[in-house]
Amino acid sequence: MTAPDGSAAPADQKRAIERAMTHVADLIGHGHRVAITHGNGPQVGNILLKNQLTAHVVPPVPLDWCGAQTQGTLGALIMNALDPIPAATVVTRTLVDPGDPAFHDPVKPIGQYFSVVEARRFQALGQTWREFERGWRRVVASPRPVQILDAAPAVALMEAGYTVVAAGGGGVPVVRDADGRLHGVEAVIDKDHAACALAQAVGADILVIATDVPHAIAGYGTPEARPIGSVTPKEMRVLQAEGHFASGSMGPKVEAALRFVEEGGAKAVITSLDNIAAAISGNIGTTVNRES
Ligand SMILES: NC(=O)OP(=O)(O)O
Repeated sequence: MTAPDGSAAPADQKRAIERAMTHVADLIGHGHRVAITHGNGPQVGNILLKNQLTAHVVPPVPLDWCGAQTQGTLGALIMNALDPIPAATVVTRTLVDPGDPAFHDPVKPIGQYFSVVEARRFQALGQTWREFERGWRRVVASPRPVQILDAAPAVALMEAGYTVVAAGGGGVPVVRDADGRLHGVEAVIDKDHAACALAQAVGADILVIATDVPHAIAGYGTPEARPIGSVTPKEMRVLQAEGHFASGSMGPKVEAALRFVEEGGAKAVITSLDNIAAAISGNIGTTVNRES
């Protein structure tokens, strides 16, 4: 069921998480140690809308607070869905560089579509809004993750036998001041780039990016469209350079998979949720394999 703001109702979100976690439980049942991360776009959109509707009554919360809140909510739902498998959620901060060029060119759309009148009102408050096909939407910086700051507790929990939920929504974006103090920033870190950074930080052998489709597609939307199976990083870089992967969808997944393998990971898989257990043992989905 869809609410009037276009988002899924809590019961439907819970059901989707339960469905996803049956596949993760399958992996754990086969003896794999798992760190889970997730997006949070719809949930942050929900908080932003409440911010806007209630700003005259309660102070709106900043974007890094929205990220932290959604990590808690989604982490709790994931842990319930995995029960009785021992699981723990780490509220995770991701360090970003205040000099990242993304802060000068905000491109990540967040929240709902609004009319130009409302967009102008928020622009006057200092926010960046852009016009899309369906209306006006706020855009924020999407800087690259520099470091998953809370990787150490995630690793300790994994070593103690917990399945860990971490870096949800790309992690709570923080920068370090000149005086060494950390503070949150108005940004959204791409979840796929953060997944790569988390996988590296916990020493994962395999990065699995679960999505709606079983494969990345070369020539998407053309008569030559073909699913991409097992590839080397070099072959995938060629396809990437030919422009096969859209920036807002498959692009970051492909880049995250490539970086993971190029920087020492054994393999990275992009596939649909129901394939993830099979993807670990075989070459199912789009698999970037380290060259031997
Ligand atoms: N952080 C992030 O990329 O999440 P969504 O894809 O859910 O917006």
